[in-house]
Amino acid sequence: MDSAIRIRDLEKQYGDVRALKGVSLDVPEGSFFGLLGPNGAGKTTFINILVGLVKKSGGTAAVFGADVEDDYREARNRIGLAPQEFNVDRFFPIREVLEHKAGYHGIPKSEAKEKADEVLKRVGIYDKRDTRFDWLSGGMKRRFMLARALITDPDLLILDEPTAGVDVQIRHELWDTIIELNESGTTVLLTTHYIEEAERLCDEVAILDSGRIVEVASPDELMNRGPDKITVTLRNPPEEEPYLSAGRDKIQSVELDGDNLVITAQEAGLLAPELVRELDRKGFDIDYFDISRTSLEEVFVSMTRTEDGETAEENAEETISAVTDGGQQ
Ligand SMILES: Nc1ncnc2c1ncn2[C@@H]1O[C@H](COP(=O)(O)OP(=O)(O)OP(=O)(O)O)[C@@H](O)[C@H]1O
Repeated sequence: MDSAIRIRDLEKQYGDVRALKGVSLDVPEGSFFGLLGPNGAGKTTFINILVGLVKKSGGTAAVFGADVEDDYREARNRIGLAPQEFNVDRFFPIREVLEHKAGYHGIPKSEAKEKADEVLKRVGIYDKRDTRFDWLSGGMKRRFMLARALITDPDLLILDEPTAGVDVQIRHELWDTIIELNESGTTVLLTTHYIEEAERLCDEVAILDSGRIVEVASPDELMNRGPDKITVTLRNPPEEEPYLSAGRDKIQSVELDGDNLVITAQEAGLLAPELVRELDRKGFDIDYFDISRTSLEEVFVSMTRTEDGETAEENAEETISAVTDGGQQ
């Protein structure tokens, strides 16, 4: 499969801060790809380089084969960006804002009006078309950001925290719209702090930490790496933890907590039948059995926590002695 985004050895230095430290990444065409990382990891820098808002310090970045600097126009025209901050002209009705945006991208006036209506309908705020951005609710503002990103029919949709600050209902509606777009062939690059969002939506995620990619995998693959927890409530609990031979190589710990036997193990689903048989053989009556999988959030936290407990942001302040680009954006 061809790459929608192809990045090699990407570097960005802001003065003394090395925000990206040799990032290489391929985002397959048509995929729903998540870019996750703690505050200060370099996600916004990565996105801003793709859309030409930040100049890279080294390496290469291409969108559908077009270099983001040498073929800027071509690369930029393939991308629809919904940024985190509301950088919207607040004094015009939102339909006009969309028409201006379409005009800027070379869409003829007659077509721009139609296009504006179409995207407003798509995100569900057509009835607010004559309202100024400032007068929209928080959820409507997020929908508008998506509409604006869609005005040019992008092949790559970049969503930077697309559901920040919206309620659950609107988040789900936005998800449905984005899923539909992806299913109709649009590649989506998503950054989010809601790990559940990435878990639900993304085929694959890259974890960025302090300017480096630490992992690229599907949410499922990542969750399989963490241990699961089995809780067995026993009607006749023992005095102390029983020795369990079932799946010995998978079990990390066995603890007794009142009537509950809590077993931490890899691939608990595979271990469960054998475990039930063993407990039964040993004469235990099981009242309740539950398996909880490690969440993507737990895996994410364990992958992005530095050994000395520093946050990524503090870590990114790390200075280097090389000659800097003088703070160029
Ligand atoms: N214009 C700038 N000048 C100097 N340093 C900057 C600039 N923009 C970002 N940085 C630094 O680069 C690092 C990466 O920042 P970036 O905003 O890309 O991270 P992020 O992953 O998007 O964070 P967040 O999740 O908080 O939005 C941080 O240490 C940040 O302070």
